[in-house]
Amino acid sequence: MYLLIINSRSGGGAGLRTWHTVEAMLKARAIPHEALFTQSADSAENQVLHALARREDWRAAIVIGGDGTIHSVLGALRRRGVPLGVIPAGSGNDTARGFGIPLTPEAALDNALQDRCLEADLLSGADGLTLTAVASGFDAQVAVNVNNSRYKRLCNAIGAGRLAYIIGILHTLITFKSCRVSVTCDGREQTFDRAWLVSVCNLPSYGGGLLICPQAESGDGLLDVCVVHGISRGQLLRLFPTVVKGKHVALPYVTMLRGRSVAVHFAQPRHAIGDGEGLGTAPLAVRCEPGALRVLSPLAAAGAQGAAGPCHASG
Ligand SMILES: Nc1ncnc2c1ncn2[C@@H]1O[C@H](COP(=O)(O)OP(=O)(O)OP(=O)(O)O)[C@@H](O)[C@H]1O
Repeated sequence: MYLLIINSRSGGGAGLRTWHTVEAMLKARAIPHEALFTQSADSAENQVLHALARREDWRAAIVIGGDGTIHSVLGALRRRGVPLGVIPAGSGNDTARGFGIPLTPEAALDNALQDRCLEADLLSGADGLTLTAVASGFDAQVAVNVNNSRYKRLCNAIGAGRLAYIIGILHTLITFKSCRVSVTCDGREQTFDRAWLVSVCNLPSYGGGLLICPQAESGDGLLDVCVVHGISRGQLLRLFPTVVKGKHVALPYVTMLRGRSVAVHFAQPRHAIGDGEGLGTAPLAVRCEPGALRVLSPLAAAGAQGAAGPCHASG
């Protein structure tokens, strides 16, 4: 039995449209399934726990939504030990990207119905679990500004969701100030002046494919950290195009770290986001939980990262 978890609103309504496509395919192929429409990020975990408790024979929970929807159900899936399948229907879809999951519903469903799992690490902190990355500073502020803006609604209405983020970057660039940050990685503290952002990554990208930590691997038991510091606004603006291909890591004002636990303390309160969802402005302390979540991924067949194999002993 498969549990389909659907956020109708993800991707500006793509969640519902994708569900209609997937439902027709499941019926045509006589795949046993139950559909669960989650109402909000806050209530999703309990809804999913409740649904999973009703039977024992779940083969997987398949999320139709974006990174935020996946984020909202991580605790429930880890607690019940149910593998995660993803049918991407968000605007960023960096979880799908990081696990090599196809972006079309047909191919993503095919992947979710295969019995091929990767054991992925999770980031664990005071605000719960995160799968892709916890970002703090400038890019978290961009996300907060865009989500609270009028231009996001306007851009979504004309089908130009990415334009909202370009406006958001420019808007944040004018108002955001860099400050000193202390980053403690596996107990070793380093301080950076004029720090713009600190990202702690489990997967290589966020923000719709920006390769902020290109070396990150979901199953290596380690977190990759990117610190951008000691530059002017103009230099920061020029850095963005290099992040598209992950070339920023070689620049002198970018420091990359790697470890099992990471604490980040900005001298002034700075926003943080996990899987694109707001985590507030408190200092961060996250650690890696190795292999805490099984993910249905084509990379498992390729043997690319982490421990891989069938999800169920019986196949
Ligand atoms: N399980 C859930 N059910 C309903 N609403 C949710 C759930 N989880 C999160 N949300 C809300 O729906 C919004 C959109 O969901 P989601 O983040 O999945 O899609 P997106 O923002 O379009 O894509 P992405 O995160 O991939 O960029 C979230 O920002 C959050 O406010």
